[in-house]
Amino acid sequence: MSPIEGMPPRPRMPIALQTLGMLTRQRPFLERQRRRYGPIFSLHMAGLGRLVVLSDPALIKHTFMADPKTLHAGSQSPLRRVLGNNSLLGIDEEHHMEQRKLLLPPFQGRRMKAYEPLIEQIAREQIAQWPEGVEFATAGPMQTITLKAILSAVFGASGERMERLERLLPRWTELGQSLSRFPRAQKDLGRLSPWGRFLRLRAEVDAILDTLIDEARRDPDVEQRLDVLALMVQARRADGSELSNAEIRDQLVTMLAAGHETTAHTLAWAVERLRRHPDVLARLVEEADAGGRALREATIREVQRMRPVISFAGRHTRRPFEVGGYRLPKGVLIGLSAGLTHYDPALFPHPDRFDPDRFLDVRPETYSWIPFGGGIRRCIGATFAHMELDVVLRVMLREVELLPTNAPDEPWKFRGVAWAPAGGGMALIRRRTPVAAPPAGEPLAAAA
Ligand code: HEM
Repeated sequence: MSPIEGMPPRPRMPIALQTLGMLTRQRPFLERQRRRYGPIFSLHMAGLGRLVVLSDPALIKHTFMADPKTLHAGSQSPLRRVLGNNSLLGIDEEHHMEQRKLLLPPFQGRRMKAYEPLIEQIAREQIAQWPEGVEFATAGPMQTITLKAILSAVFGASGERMERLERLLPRWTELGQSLSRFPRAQKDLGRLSPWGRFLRLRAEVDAILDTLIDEARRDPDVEQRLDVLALMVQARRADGSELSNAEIRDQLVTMLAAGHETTAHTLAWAVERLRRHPDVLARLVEEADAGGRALREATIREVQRMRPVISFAGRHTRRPFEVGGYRLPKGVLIGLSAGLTHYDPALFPHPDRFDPDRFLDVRPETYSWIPFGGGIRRCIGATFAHMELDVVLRVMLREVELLPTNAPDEPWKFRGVAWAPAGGGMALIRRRTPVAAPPAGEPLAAAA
């Protein structure tokens, strides 16, 4: 059967209402459309234009595997100007493949073990400062952990430079997130204008990064170093040339922007879920004390299934693209919806039930479980993020008792890039009496 030319069906309601539905009650809104129209439908959103939503593993696979000349992910990204011309998130086709190939080696599974002690130390120091006996939002403290983790493991920063980057980068990413939504505000009208402030912050960050990069280039022992920056300095293109400082800087800030809030909000969701499921929590504590990790890994996957912080992976049609019986025109945004797919009862029975056992010793299906997107754009930091989630949760379970709650589930709230728990993942803790060090842990799964 030849495909239908044009867009899949869409709800007959004003654009403003569709936009509001997506921003305020995204999952129930999308569920309604799926019940009505099936696994492929369109929406029209203010600021984004026409959006085709997909939620079927076969359609998702077909789209993730499509020719990168037909579907772009970077060139239309609102983050492109904010993160820099070389940012992996803002480029496509050959340029993207070349940079991605150079950046992949540091993120391979076998390297992750080496980062664990660093992350564990950061988590210990930060969790030791959490207040006891009063409820507090974990999103902020988790962001402190994930920021420090990226600055040390990825940027190779320490001491005074680490402190300066810790001060500058959160301000820069926050401003960048808001400005990415308002292209007209991206004009330098002096240091008091938002874009002017943003550019000056970036210049300060760049100066510190240049120092770190130049030092790594001169370091005779650079081969022994573990941080991603040191590996980027040693990376060579097919013609033998090295990455420029500008390329390395853009990729470093991209990893920070893509990696620290996403991981922190996932941890905040883990706290939110576990306080409402004391049975799972008790089993996790027992497992952590005994040095195990299988249930913790399954729990991480279940948290990411139920609460994917990035609800869509996006692709833009650069030329007509056939999917699900339609031939979509050029210039359409396709949203591969983790939010909808993860709640499909045919893929995940009783999807509203928090049930880590569904992933116990079972690897998630590549095109049904998509919190990290997929294909040649799949999150480059997925294994790093999984390791970090695992280590931070392990330290938390061993150091503090997380007290259960009867409070209703925290609703979802959109925080610029990620969907976070509206209350910030409220925790109430008691310090535990130290338990004996567990036996050497099981090896970490190769990839999330
Ligand atoms: C729980 C944490 C994280 C989540 C949920 C997440 C999710 C995602 C998603 C959905 C994408 C888009 C994939 C696609 O379009 O198919 C992505 C891309 C990306 N992520 Fe992550 N991410 C996380 C952590 C990280 C970390 C820790 C880093 C780096 C240290 C990172 C770096 C990147 C980069 C560079 C890309 C662009 C890849 C490309 O376009 O080739 N992310 N991430």
